[in-house]
Amino acid sequence: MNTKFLDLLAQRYDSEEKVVKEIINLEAILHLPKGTEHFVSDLHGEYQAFQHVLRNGSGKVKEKIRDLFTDVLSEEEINEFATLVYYPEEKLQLIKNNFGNKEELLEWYKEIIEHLIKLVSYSSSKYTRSKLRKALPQQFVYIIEELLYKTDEYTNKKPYYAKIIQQVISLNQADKLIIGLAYTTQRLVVDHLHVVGDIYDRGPEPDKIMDTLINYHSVDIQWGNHDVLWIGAYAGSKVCLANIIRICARYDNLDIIEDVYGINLRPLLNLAEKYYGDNPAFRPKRLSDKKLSEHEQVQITKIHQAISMIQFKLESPIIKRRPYFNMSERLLLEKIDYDRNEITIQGKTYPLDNTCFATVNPNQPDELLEEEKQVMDKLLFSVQHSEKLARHMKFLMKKGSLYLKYNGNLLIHGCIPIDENGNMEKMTIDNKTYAGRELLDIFEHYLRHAFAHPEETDDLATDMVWYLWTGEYSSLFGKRAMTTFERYFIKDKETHKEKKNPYYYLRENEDMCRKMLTEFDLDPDQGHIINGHTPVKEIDGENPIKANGKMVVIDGGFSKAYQSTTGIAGYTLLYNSYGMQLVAHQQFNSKEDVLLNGMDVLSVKRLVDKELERKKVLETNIGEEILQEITILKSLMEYRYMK
Ligand SMILES: O=P(O)(O)OC[C@H]1O[C@](O)(COP(=O)(O)O)[C@@H](O)[C@@H]1O
Ligand SMILES: [Mn+2]
Repeated sequence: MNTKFLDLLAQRYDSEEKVVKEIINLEAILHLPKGTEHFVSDLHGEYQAFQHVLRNGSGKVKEKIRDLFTDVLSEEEINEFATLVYYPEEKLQLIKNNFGNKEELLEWYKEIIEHLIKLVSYSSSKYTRSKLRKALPQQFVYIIEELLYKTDEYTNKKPYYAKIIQQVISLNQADKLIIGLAYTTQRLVVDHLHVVGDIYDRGPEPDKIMDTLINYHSVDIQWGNHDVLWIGAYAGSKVCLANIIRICARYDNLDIIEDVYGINLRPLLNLAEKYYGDNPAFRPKRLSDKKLSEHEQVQITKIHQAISMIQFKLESPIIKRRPYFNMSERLLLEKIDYDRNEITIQGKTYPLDNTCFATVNPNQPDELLEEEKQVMDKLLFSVQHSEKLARHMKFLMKKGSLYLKYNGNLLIHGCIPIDENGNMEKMTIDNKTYAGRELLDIFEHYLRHAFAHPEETDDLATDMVWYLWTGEYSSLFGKRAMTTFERYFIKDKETHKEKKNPYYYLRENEDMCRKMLTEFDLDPDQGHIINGHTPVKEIDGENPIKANGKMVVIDGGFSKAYQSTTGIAGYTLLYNSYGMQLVAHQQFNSKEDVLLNGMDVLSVKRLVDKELERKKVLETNIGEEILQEITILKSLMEYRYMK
């Protein structure tokens, strides 16, 4: 081993004892049970519902409370205790309001603090003391450790422990301690979070989800198609930018653009007011109870049309300069007969409804008006100078990837593009042909390049980000073509269908899943593929566990827009040392419902896979890293201290 490196390391471990201590510590950690992984996906801006799943650890918090207190607490008390752990600040207030006198409150404080200490102790039983210490509220570390590690053997210390709690209460610190212990519990029940894509679009608060993730103790992200659309916009793709604004207009979420990210929509509004009127096809979808005046609705409708038409125009030059995107069928503006208001797609002619072509020159339909160009330039400038957006996009890049191999599993939002025979689809980009894992790697390479060069707006890398949103071999889109235009302007629903990649039926087959795991150098006997992206239609009897357990689809179904088609509010997945469990969630109404009525979302667990023997840290990604560290430390030991 490089002696320079070992010399540097010796600065940190400057005595034999330190090296020995660390080796023993690491060796011991390897034999602890593996931590719990929590998988969520398709959050789609639904911050409140996401918060709930995060705070209750997909049912893990209540499970632990039940394990400990079934004999001493009633069902109602268990629910109340659980709610306190999920939303400590708010629940504390509600509980405190119910006490008639101070004595009752003091009694309650004593009891609840003891319960919480027990819960923290139980939830941390598979971690080292040092890891637990890091999860404790800093100002109470000393006190909590005293209470956690108390030994009652000789009962000498009983009054001492009672005094600690009494003092905490009399010094008015009880609320803070309770809140701290509640968050510690939340943190302990889940060791690591995977977000399998689609944080953005449709729902109202993706920014708050991003802030939550930024502050979360351990997380990775597999980008979804909607996430790369936002990354693309920030990286300089005007067509991605037009798309994110269009989707925000469609779902009545323009305040995300304007108020949250501080992007000025005034120039776009002026253009919209000039060229567009009311139009039923572009009225915003209303999913929330937010009140909108008729005037506001019409204004959004106009913006929606203005940005959609800009989007359609911007697609055209990319399709033309990248023939290998194979998207010439999507040059729809050129297939319109503007006199007859008709379009011919694949030999069939359809009438067009609700058209809004005031800015289209039939002789050159993809040409942007000067005003449209200026609007897009201003919007892009604004997007690239939004401090908050920059922070969120950088985090997406830092923690994100197109796919992830983690503890033997393959995590990927959409699909691995394959043909009907189960062969990896080939795509030629810039005269080189890629398939399977290599194709995904080159996609990611381009995306990172585009992000590193936001000043480039029309280069291959930037165009590639848009391809990831909508191209037929995109591993995130997974469909033949996106029929946005047809859904706005053509009645015939046949034209709205988006044909899925064969992956979506071949993934039911175990051999196919094994083949894909092998393509990614994973052990097909051990591994699973974990997907988001496609809502599982429980209503129609679809099973999220496929291919004999090799494939698990966890589209979280957080998106309100899709809940009527799925019949539930979606799935999350837990993977602990005993195996994998899929958790089905029912619809989340509101935090208030949980707080006031203890209406926790009912979660039903299903076993995906059971470990024959409890899995240890040794068998995980982290275990591998620790083993490497131990090897290095042993070299240091030999080099420095064993002579
Ligand atoms: O429901 P909307 O807003 O019309 O969006 C539909 C579009 O969203 C997509 O389903 C992609 O979004 P998802 O990743 O959430 O599925 C496209 O395939 C489709 O064209
Ligand atoms: Mn998706």
